[in-house]
Amino acid sequence: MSCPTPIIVALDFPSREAALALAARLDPAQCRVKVGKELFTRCGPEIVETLQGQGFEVFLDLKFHDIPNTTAMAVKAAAELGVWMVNVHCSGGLRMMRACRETLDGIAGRRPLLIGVTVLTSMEREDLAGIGLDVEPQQQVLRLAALAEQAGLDGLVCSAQEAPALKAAQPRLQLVTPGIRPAGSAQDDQRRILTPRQALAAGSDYLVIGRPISQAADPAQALAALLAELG
Ligand SMILES: O=C(O)c1cc(=O)[nH]c(=O)n1[C@@H]1O[C@H](COP(=O)(O)O)[C@@H](O)[C@H]1O
Repeated sequence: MSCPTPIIVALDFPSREAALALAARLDPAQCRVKVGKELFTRCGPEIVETLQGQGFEVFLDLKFHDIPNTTAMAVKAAAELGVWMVNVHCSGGLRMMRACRETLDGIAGRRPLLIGVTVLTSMEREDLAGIGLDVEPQQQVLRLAALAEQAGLDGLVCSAQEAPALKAAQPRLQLVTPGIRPAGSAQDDQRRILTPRQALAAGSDYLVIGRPISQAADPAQALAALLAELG
C-alpha cells in the first residue's frame, strides 16, 4: 500500500543501528524514508532491503551524476533493488537523463520514480556564482526543469520556494522538496527553505525532512506534530 502522506524522512545516520532505531519509531503508513549517501556508503543495499521489508517505501538518494551509460546502469541497479524513488543530477545533461529514462522503460514491473536534482537547497546566488553560474537559483532551476521534462523524468528535487514557478512552467513534474524547516527551527546548512505548511501551499508534492525529525528529542512526536500542522 502506498503511503498517503507527503513526508519523506531522511535517515541521515552513520550506522545501521541508528537508522533502524529511528525507523522503529516511524510508521510506514505515515511517512516514507530516504536513504542517502552517508547511510548507503556505510551499510550498502542491505539497509534498503531491510527498510522495505519493514513496509517502508524508500527514496534512494544517491544523486547519480556521471556519463549516460554509467548513470543509467546505476539507476537500473536501484530499480532492481525495488526502491520507490531514485534521483540523478539534472546537470548531467539531457542525454544522461534520457538514458536513465530509457533504461527504466525497458524494465518490466514496478519502476522507481526518476527524479532530477536541480539546484541544491543549500545553495544561494553567490554559491552559483562561485561555480561560474551568474544566475538566480530559480532561473537555473527552471532551465534544468525544462531539460528534465524533455528527458521524460517523473519529477524534480528543488526548493519549495521554486514550486509555484515550476508548477506553472512544468505542471507534469512532481516536486520533491528538501530544505523544509518548521518555524523557529535551525536552518543548519540549508539556504532556500520554507516551513512544511508553506511548502505544501506552494505546490510541493513531497517534503523531505531530516534533522527536524531525526535530531528531535522525540522523533515520533516531531513527525506527529508535522502531520498535524499539515492537517
Ligand atoms: O536530494 C535530496 O534529497 C536533497 C537535495 C537538496 O537539494 N537538498 C537536500 O537537502 N537534499 C537532502 O535532503 C535532506 C535534508 O535534510 P535536513 O536538512 O536535515 O532536513 C538531506 O538528506 C539532503 O541530502
